[in-house]
Amino acid sequence: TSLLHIEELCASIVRSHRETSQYRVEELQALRWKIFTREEIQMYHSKSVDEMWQLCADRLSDAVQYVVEFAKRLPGFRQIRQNDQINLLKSGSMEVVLVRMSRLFNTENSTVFFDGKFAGTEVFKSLLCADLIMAVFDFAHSMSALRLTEPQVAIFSALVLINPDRPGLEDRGRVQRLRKDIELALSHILHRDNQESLVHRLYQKVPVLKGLCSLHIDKLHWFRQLYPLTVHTHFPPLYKELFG
Ligand SMILES: CCS(=O)(=O)c1ccc(CC(=O)Nc2nc(-c3ccccc3)c(C(=O)c3ccccc3CC(C)C)s2)cc1
Repeated sequence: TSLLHIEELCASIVRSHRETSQYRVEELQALRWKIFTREEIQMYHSKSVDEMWQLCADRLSDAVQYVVEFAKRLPGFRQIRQNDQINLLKSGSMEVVLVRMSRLFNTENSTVFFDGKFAGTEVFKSLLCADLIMAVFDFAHSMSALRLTEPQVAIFSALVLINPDRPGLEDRGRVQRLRKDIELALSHILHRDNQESLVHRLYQKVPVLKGLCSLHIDKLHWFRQLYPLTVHTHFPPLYKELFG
């Protein structure tokens, strides 16, 4: 793999991210201080557990759809076996959503962008999974502290998705080769940005992401035991397919 190939790979990953990012950071900067009023928070608190879960599942599956589109535009992803593509998305799409959401986290008032405004943890009280919510907020805080540029977010997202260690991969070798190129792309841009120190701090986030995703799955299974019909009838198919 020549330097030119790596530079082209960088450019195409960054373009795929920009084309599928759902919201751009600069777009949301203007909304940073649009936080929910007491009445609006009251409205979320008056929602039942299953109504709030349904709202979040809808929003989350919107976000996941953009990540699926990002994956499809990643050079080399389409050349991976269909089953392996599904496998990588099943295990990695939530991780990329979490990395992306952290870009829109407002560290000054600890709010995430949700349902049109910026929400603190209290907005999510009706979900009855405070530990998951706290963990997501803590992750968003720690990611924001790295102050990643969009190209760095793009290539880190590709790295998170193209993970040859996922269980059940049929053609692991092909995923490994693509992963190697993406690792070169990440060190290339961090070198260019004179931020080589970021490499190990980014790799340290990978197990944290893994933990967050299993916590999300555990909570979903808890919720599905309480409200099987809601999940079966009202949850988006993509959400069920990827996390169910
Ligand atoms: C991702 C692309 S983006 O352009 O950055 C973008 C695009 C769109 C948005 C708006 C948005 O959908 N925000 C959501 N926020 C949260 C959330 C919720 C609790 C704490 C922290 C953030 C959503 C969730 O449903 C969620 C996310 C992570 C783990 C767990 C959950 C809830 C469980 C019950 C499904 S959806 C935000 C950002």
